[in-house]
Amino acid sequence: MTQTRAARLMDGTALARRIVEDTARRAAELTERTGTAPCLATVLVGEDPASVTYVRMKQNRCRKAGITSRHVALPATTTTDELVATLRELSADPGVHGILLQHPVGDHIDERAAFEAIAPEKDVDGVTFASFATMSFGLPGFVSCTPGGIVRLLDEYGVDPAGKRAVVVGRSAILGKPVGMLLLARDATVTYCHSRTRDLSAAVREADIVVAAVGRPRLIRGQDVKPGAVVIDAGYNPGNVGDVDFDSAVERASLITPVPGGVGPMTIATLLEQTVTAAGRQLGA
Ligand SMILES: Nc1nc(=O)c2c([nH]1)NC[C@@H]1CN(c3ccc(C(=O)N[C@@H](CCC(=O)O)C(=O)O)cc3)C=[N+]21
Repeated sequence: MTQTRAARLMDGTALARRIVEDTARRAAELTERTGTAPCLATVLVGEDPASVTYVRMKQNRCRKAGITSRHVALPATTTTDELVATLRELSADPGVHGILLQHPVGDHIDERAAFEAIAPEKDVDGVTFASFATMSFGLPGFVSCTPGGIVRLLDEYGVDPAGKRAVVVGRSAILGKPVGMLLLARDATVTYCHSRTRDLSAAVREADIVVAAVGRPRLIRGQDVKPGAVVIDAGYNPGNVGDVDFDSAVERASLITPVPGGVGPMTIATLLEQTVTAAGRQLGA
């Protein structure tokens, strides 16, 4: 029998707590100095139960950090034009410092057009073309929250992407694509895999860093994890199930994120942190 040793867990809950504490201190200081608390606008189209829950989590976390949130709930029948108009109003409203449009918005809406109606200086969720460009070039700007949280976790655990083979499974606009760009900006050799990839297992087996971000429960199995690889599970599926088969992957990886308690809390911490940064700039502080 071969002896196996389980991976170390990357504790997103603990790191996120420290980031949120620091963010709360910055928010309090800003409020004291300017008389205005940072404000995040959350926009939700429709009433998908999972989306309602995620948005509520973000609002609760804002409240605890001294960030005001303003919620805009729109009916599922909202058109692209109506959503764009709402986002333009929030973009022009000096009382709002950051804007989050919860994804997904429904198939009849042009989500890209909606994202582009968010003013870049308020794009604390990192979803606009402007933010994608700064992420891709490794320039300062707002990062997509889950990708930004992932890179922060890698830093915290001493994983330097430079020269490593990173395999990103998934290519969505606010998760797969930008996380690959952030890793490329950190000098990783990045491969994107997606629904048309012919041999996913073969690609994953080459990876020093695997980022699973497709929304397919337990797609990535331990047998495809290179021994010693770093495994990041960014999948969110119903029932808090990730894209990685944790029990088998933990036996091969050197570091692995749990679900829950890994990438999820880091996503929200990044959102709050960027909201306070945006507010600071807009309030001239
Ligand atoms: N514009 C936009 N930006 C997003 O960042 C965005 C989005 N749309 N749409 C939906 C996904 C999903 N998402 C999560 C955030 C936190 C947890 C999270 O904190 N999860 C906890 C578990 C939560 C629980 O206990 O129920 C954890 O993993 O430990 C999960 C998922 C952000 N998203």
